[in-house]
Amino acid sequence: MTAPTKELRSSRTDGHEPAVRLDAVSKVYGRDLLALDRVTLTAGRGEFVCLLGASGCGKSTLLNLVAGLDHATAGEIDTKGGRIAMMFQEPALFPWLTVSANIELALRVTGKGKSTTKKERRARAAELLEIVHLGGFGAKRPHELSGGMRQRVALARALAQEADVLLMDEPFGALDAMTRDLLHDELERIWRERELTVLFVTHNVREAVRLGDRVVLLSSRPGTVIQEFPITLDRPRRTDSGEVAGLAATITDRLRQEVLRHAKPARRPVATGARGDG
Ligand SMILES: Nc1ncnc2c1ncn2[C@@H]1O[C@H](COP(=O)(O)OP(=O)(O)OP(=O)(O)O)[C@@H](O)[C@H]1O
Repeated sequence: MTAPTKELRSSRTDGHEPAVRLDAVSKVYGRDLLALDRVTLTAGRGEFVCLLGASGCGKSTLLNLVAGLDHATAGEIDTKGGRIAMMFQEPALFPWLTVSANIELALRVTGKGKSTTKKERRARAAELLEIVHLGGFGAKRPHELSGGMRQRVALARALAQEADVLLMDEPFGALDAMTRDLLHDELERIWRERELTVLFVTHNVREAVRLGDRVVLLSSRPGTVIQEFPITLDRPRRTDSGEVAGLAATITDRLRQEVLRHAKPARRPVATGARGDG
């Protein structure tokens, strides 16, 4: 098991040039709701970083800022000019379009796809569907697919954007444990093959240990980095392995302390073993 570090700042530089760098980033909503407080965090190119924290600690806010969907109140965010794609818990596909057309649309508006023909985009969409193990499903409509299949389409659509950085906001939170396991394997394969930098938000501690090179723990509001856990377990990992469970228990304890430190109970319990960790 890897011992947690005492680092309050989260950065990894060991041979990786940074792909995403947040320097003392704060976010205030409205007049005085401090959602993030001087968050400093670096993700190396090709690194898989998982963000964990109690509900409302600002994880989604952080991803939104990195994606450029919102502006930081203070501090600096540098994504090194890399292309960024985002994936959410809901796949958010256009229901009236086929699976293929959903991906073709992403191809049409991003990257090299802008200058391609419809035929080329269709062929590329088919390739992307193969990558997420949905070859042959291009003509289906989203409602004809299972939740896990729809998330695969969302992943293919994110890949269509030729992203260097993939921001994932609880992408598998709504899926059953078995489907989630399969998607972990697929995401890990794609992450490696494409050398993606991933920032992955989850409430599920085991999922974070299963996937991450590093787990970054955020405090309850205002969100700030309180501890990071480098995960050096060999890959591929299994969510139900003793090593993953052991490290997840250590992180869960730390997370519990943080939640208890706050007077108000978290709105949503941290997954420790039942739904989320299976
Ligand atoms: N657009 C907004 N306007 C005002 N307040 C907001 C906005 N977005 C988020 N907040 C507040 O900022 C804080 C952080 O929210 P955020 O959604 O980033 O947390 P989170 O860690 O992702 O939560 P969860 O784990 O429940 O998804 C919360 O108190 C939330 O109510």
